[in-house]
Amino acid sequence: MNCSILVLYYSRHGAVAALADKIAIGVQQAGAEARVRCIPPLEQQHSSRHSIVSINELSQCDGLAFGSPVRFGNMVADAKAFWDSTTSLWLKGELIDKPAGVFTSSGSMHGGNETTLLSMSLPLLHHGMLLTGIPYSEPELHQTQTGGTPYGPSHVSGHHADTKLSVDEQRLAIGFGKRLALLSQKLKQHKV
Ligand SMILES: Cc1cc2nc3c(=O)[nH]c(=O)nc-3n(C[C@H](O)[C@H](O)[C@H](O)COP(=O)(O)O)c2cc1C
Repeated sequence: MNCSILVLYYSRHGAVAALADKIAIGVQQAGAEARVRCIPPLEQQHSSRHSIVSINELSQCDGLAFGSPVRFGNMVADAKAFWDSTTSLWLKGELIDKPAGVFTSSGSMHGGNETTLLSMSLPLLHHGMLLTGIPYSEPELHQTQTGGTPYGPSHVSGHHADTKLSVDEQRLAIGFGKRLALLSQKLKQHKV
C-alpha cells in the first residue's frame, strides 16, 4: 500500500533541514514515500532546497513530521503562522487520526528544545492527530550527550550554529522516521 509521509519543516541555518533529511531516510527505509517540504516563510527572501508545502499536500498526507528551530523556547513564528492558516482543514477534520511527530534544533543544550517540542505538539493535537515520540527502547536515547528526546528528535547546533548532527541524533531521527512511517502504514491499512 502506498503511504506518504510529509516531512514539513522551517530552517534558517540548515540544522532542522539536516534532521528532516535523516527523518526522510527512516521513512524510506520503512518503504513509505517521504515528501519533504518547507513551511512558507514570513520573509520573502528566505530560500530553501525544498518546495513550499501546499494545503493539499498537508491534507493528503498519511503521516506528518513537523520541524522548527527553537526561538526563545518556542517554535519559529513562521511555523505558528502556518498552523494559524489551517482552519479550513480543522473545520473538515482532515488530519484527524493521522500519526504525527515533532522535531527541533536549539543552539544550546538546555535552551528550550523540550519546551519547543511540547508546544509544537499542541496544534497537532487540536487537529486530532495521533502523536508519537521516541520510545526508550531506542538505545541512543539512554546514551546521547547531545540532542534526542522522548518528545521527538532534536539537535544542539552550538553557539555558532555550525555543529553537525551527532551519531546519536542521526540514529534517533532515522528511527523516528521509520516508526512514524510504520505506524502510518498500519493505520492506513485498517481504515475503512
Ligand atoms: C531569534 C532567535 C531565537 C533563538 N532562541 C533560542 C533559544 O531560545 N534557545 C536556544 O537554545 N537557541 C535559540 N536560538 C538558536 C537556534 O534555535 C539554533 O541556532 C537552531 O539550531 C537553528 O536552526 P536552523 O539552523 O534550522 O535555522 C535562537 C535563534 C534565533 C535567531
